[in-house]
Amino acid sequence: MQSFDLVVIGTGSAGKTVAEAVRKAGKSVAIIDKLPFGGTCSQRGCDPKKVLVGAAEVVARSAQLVGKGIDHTTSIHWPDLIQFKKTFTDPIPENTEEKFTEQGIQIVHGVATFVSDNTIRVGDDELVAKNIVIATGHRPQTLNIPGEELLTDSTGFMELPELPQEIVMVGGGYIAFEFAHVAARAGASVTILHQGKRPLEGFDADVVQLLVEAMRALGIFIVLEAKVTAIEGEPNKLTVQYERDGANHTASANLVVHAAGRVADVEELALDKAHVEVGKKGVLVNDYLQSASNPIVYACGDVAEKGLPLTPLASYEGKIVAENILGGNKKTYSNDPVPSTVFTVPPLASIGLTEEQVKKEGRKAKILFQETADWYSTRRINEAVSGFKTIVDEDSDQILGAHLLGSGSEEVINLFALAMKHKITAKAMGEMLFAYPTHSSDLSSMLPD
Ligand SMILES: Cc1cc2nc3c(=O)[nH]c(=O)nc-3n(C[C@H](O)[C@H](O)[C@H](O)COP(=O)(O)OP(=O)(O)OC[C@H]3O[C@@H](n4cnc5c(N)ncnc54)[C@H](O)[C@@H]3O)c2cc1C
Ligand SMILES: NC(=O)c1ccc[n+]([C@@H]2O[C@H](COP(=O)([O-])OP(=O)(O)OC[C@H]3O[C@@H](n4cnc5c(N)ncnc54)[C@H](O)[C@@H]3O)[C@@H](O)[C@H]2O)c1
Repeated sequence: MQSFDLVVIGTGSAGKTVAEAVRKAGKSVAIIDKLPFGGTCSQRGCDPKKVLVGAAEVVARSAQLVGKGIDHTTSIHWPDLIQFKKTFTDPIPENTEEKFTEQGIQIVHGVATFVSDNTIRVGDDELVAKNIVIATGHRPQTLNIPGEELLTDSTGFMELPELPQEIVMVGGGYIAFEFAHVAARAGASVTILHQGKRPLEGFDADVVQLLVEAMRALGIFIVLEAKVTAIEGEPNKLTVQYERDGANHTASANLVVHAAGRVADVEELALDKAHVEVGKKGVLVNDYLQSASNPIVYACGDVAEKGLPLTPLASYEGKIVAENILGGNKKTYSNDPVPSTVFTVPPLASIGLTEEQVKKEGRKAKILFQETADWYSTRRINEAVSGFKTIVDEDSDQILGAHLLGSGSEEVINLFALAMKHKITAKAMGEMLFAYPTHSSDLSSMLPD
């Protein structure tokens, strides 16, 4: 049995952040992962996804400008794109391990399982620690439908050697929308089957509707209130069964992608052995991100019940946990608004409250919703759609929410985040001088009077 000040389970953005900070303070640290080191974002999530989206953007941009100075739509060569993606992802495990070793963090490969409040087993080894951090992330949720094993998850999608012709996405959230754009721009026929009344439920309904209309015009089928109930057939020749309007329907596909939500990856941890409680959204923690039922244990990143499952939050939560382990519980989790982007083409970016939430809270707010396809920034690239909704508090002039669709939104949303965090009023934002012509220079026209 080996003893450490800290054992971290998970080498993603959350686990890495805690391990490195605690080791820097001179403590003994071990870090465990069951998969190649480096976590989801860099190997199976954000980063490889955006490499694929980059290619989709080039196709979209060329298609938009055909007859306007560009003579043909360019195309994606899928195997080359996946090879290019691999130049980012392949080096991650070795680089991550090297960095840990240089810092004196002990590396452990395998599935971690609790055997008691302060002891973890990995294979035949036991590790005992003063503190244990659970940073095990999310996994695709089990749908409990016949033929579930025929689904390809997001990791599998980004490893496909060839892109099949007919693709069905099960679910209508981030993954379905992002992958639908990549696949459609790579020449596939794509159908999104979503069980809810509207897709991208956390985002502003009006702005999402603009995106949905543009996607339908592009030839992506979006079927709402369609609950997938079974998948049949064999790989490459699949039939998806779904219920809609009380009737059974089918869709044929060469590939069916799991885009139906992700849940805390805790099953293998045997949390009951450590008296760590877990709820629907993940490991239950207090404001210090410490397990409410076992004070030795902290949890951060996707697996913790607090916040949204996004990379910036995983690192932020990792920092909080490190500070609290090193200096005693002082640092609490802040619910500041976090910007988030769905990397469709064009992207949809959002921060803060939606109109629905503002109305529900009964706040007095000025709301401006506008389609902006005729604005210079959109016309210059002949993009089919763009628009925004901004929400400003009537009394304080603080920005409460911003919901942007269009090229550049993924960057402009960060200006809104800055304004909201530092309480810069809408008037002051409107007076800022930004370089012109840029997407940011549109910002002054995006705020209600
Ligand atoms: C396809 C996709 C695209 C995404 N795109 C974006 C994006 O554009 N922007 C964004 O902000 N977020 C994005 N996300 C979300 C983002 O990837 C996550 O929020 C982030 O990676 C979470 O980091 P984490 O450290 O909490 O967990 P992870 O990075 O998932 O790390 C958890 C690690 O724990 C390991 N583990 C689990 N159980 C055990 C065990 N019992 N024993 C040992 N090891 C274990 C896992 O193998 C894994 O390596 C995306 C996610 C996906 C799936
Ligand atoms: N750009 C980003 O930041 C980004 C990108 C990808 C993923 N992520 C993270 O990963 C998480 C998971 O992404 P996701 O897209 O899988 O989940 P999601 O929660 O965004 O969307 C899944 C949707 O699938 C629907 N669904 C569930 N079961 C279904 C069924 N049987 N039939 C039809 N529809 C069904 C659900 O109603 C839900 O709305 C996200 O919540 C996000 O935090 C972030």
